[in-house]
Amino acid sequence: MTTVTVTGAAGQIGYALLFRIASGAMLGSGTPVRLRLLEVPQAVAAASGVAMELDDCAFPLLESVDVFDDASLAFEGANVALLVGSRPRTADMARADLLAANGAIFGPQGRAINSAASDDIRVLVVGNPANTNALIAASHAPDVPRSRFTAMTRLDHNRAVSQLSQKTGAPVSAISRVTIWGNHSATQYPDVSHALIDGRAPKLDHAWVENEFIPTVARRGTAIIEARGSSSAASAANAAIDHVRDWVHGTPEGDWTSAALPSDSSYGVPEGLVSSFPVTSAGGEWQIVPGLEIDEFSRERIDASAAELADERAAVTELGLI
Ligand SMILES: NC(=O)c1ccc[n+]([C@@H]2O[C@H](COP(=O)([O-])OP(=O)(O)OC[C@H]3O[C@@H](n4cnc5c(N)ncnc54)[C@H](O)[C@@H]3O)[C@@H](O)[C@H]2O)c1
Ligand SMILES: O=C(O)C[C@H](O)C(=O)O
Repeated sequence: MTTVTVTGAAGQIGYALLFRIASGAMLGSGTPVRLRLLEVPQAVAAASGVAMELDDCAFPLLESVDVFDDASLAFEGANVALLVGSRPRTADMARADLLAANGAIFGPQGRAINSAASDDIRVLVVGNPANTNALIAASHAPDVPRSRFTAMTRLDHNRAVSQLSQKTGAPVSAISRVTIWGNHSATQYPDVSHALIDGRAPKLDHAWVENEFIPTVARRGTAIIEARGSSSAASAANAAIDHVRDWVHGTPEGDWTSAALPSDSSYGVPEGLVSSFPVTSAGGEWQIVPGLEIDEFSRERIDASAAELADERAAVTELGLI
């Protein structure tokens, strides 16, 4: 039995996520699930409607669904927490206001995880700015190992694999060793310098990588918002499922994926920043892939995204949020 807490449960991503968790897509067909949904008071009725629909699916693996507007109840006994609800940026909002508004959400949720969740809690932050929200939550949960707080760059990773597949004509299943470095923002660095297609390094046109591939992946979230009128939901939910499934069940032999984890100073990313790396998972633990050669082109981009994360950390430190 696994207890999964999902925040922002009445939102768009929540609606695309919860039914797949309940069907077994995230934890496997042998793992019964208890869902605990957290929403703000004004969205509890909507979340209860989603809970009614979950009941109506009669999922064999779904043991229970409960809805809360109190974080310390919602995280009680949680083994997995998906922090989706956040305060999105509006046009008139300064960055400090955005960080402060999210500090008011992720600080208390970190404290609730610290006091109420199970000892094996694994946290994935989806709500933006995801990396720094994860840093805030982790800093309010001193009894939980830092490595259990992660932020989602799997959607960027999947976007990168898809773009490479479309460019080369190779199926997605033939592509391995793609990496997203840094922040889930426009400064992220989608890196194909170690990518393999059918186990061999493809010959990619550097101009395409620099001028088309990288900007397309890094700005895909904005392109989706422009096209759909709201941010990616089903693909974000799918990426969250992929992230937790790989964390719990492991990554395939010979490949890696991307996830944002507290840095251990690997690849020159300052310690403690929640930054995306190439990662493998085994035994329920992420490991940063060691020893990759980093050329000058990659170095500049990894450093630029790490610098943005360091700025965000300085801003939340200044605001007293961590
Ligand atoms: N990391 C990624 O790759 C990625 C991708 C897509 C979207 N996102 C982000 O995910 C977040 C959610 O997106 P969405 O489309 O579902 O948004 P949405 O507005 O449809 O839903 C968000 C939900 O969160 C709830 N919420 C707000 N504050 C809360 C709190 N303190 N506790 C519990 N619930 C709370 C809201 O009531 C709302 O129902 C946004 O921040 C979005 O930018 C991240
Ligand atoms: O919500 C956003 O700003 C975009 C989202 O993070 C995405 O990458 O699709």
